[in-house]
Amino acid sequence: MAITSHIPAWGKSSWLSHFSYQERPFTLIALCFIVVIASIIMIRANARRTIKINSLGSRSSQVPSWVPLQLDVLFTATRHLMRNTFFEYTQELLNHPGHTIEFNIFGRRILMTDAPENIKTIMATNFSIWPKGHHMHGIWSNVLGDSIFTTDGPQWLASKTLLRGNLAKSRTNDLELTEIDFQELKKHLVKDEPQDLYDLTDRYQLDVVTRVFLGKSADSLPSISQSFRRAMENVFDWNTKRIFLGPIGTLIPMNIVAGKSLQILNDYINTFVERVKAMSFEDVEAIPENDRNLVHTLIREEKDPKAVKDQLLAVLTAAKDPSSMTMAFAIYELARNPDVAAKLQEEISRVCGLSNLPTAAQIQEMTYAKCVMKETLRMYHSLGFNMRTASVDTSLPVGGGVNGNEPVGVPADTQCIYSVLGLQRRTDVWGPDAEVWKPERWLSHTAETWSFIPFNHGPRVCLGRVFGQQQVLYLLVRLYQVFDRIELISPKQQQIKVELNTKMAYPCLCKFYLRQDSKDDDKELLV
Ligand code: HEM
Repeated sequence: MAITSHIPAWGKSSWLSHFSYQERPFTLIALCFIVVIASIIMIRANARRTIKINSLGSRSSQVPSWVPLQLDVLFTATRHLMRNTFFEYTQELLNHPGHTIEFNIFGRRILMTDAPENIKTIMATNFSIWPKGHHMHGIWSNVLGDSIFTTDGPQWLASKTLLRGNLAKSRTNDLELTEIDFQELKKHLVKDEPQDLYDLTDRYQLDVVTRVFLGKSADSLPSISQSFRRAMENVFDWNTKRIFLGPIGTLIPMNIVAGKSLQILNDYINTFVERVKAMSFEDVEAIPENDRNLVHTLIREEKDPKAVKDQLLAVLTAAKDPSSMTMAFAIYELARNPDVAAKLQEEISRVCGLSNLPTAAQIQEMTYAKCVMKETLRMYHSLGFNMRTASVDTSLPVGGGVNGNEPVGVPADTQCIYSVLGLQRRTDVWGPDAEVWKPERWLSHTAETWSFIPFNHGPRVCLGRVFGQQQVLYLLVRLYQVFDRIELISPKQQQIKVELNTKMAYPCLCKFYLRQDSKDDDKELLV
């Protein structure tokens, strides 16, 4: 009888069947030897790490796991990410004394916290030793190069200095330019069939920020093709997965999985860079200070076309998603809360009337509209989660030990994810109704500095916060000047999708009803 006939069916195809019977005992011994050595190395490394952690503080609570390398935790977390329940999953994990936990996926310790004391340490007190780090640079440099978003230290500071002048202030003609895109948006909203709010606010903001900062609108509202936006979404989606997979993530070849999208993004932005190159220094100097946009600034200050492209894309990334998602979530909540919408409309008609375009000063006067915006920024933080890596051995003030009130030991190179979304929904910070969208709370509430951080605090605070807030308020005012009712068709309950920015998990279908006494030109759009 042939020897192979004794081999069970599964054995024939197994890799072990490549070895002869005489070789197998040696192969098995060699394998066992390797496993034992690897285990000893891991145990020793773990013991050394524990000694180091204990010398710096304590361990925080560990995420329970029953499988080596915490593969079960990785599986569960990935499943939650795919089902858009990742935030709820982490919220439950963090809901214990100290509000800080640690994962050990693939033997790599990753901290997660939503404790304000820890977030303050990372973002402000010990800012210089908590950079974004090499890992984040490795993930994002394929699309954002060495721009403000991907760098730390002097390189980041140089970008901040370069961009601040253009982004940090609002200009006199910002609202005038925005109105052009609002008129385009209105053409979609007056249609009879339900419109996807999420899609439309995203296109609207892309058009506004390209018009204001780059000097030419992307015109995504009037156009059918959305290749630039789709490409951006695809690249961000892949990069989110890469961040999540830790060190293995950087092995995913972006030029294979998202090569076409990267090409589309680069080609699009390069059209602006070409405009940069076509202009001479003298041409730019001749432009009045108030009319200069970001492209003009970059022509003067930055000579490398690749660096110009990276900064432009970084600004688009920074500006579009947080503003458009805040708008979409605010309108979604207003549609679900007609009493709040009525109060907002009352304020709008009182402050600027229903048929005049609002001025920047009038917008600033609208206390209730600001409550609506703040409450949306609280419930739907634009990032959701943020991450930094300790560059030296250090500690975080709380979250360690059994009671969670001891400092957490943090050896150099440890990553810490902080859940800003979690922080802003903590019931012990915001009260038992923390999960309820309730603009009224802001009429009597002044948030603690480190409990409400929609724009970050500290040196890395958002550069476009003045512009971004004005944009959100302008849209709310214009919408309720034109429409008296917004009906949410589906879904009645939205979920949060975690990406580079938090997004709506599903299209948000709404119907917009024009005011009866709406201006004639609004009615004409119905024809
Ligand atoms: C409601 C709207 C906005 C929200 C909620 C928001 C929020 C944020 C947050 C949380 C960060 C910190 C990101 C991080 O730590 O990685 C940030 C950074 C930034 N934001 Fe905004 N943002 C908004 C609008 C804008 C706009 C309109 C612009 C540009 C015109 C802008 C430009 C930037 C820039 C350049 C940074 C990077 C700052 C740095 O790393 O030093 N943002 N923003």
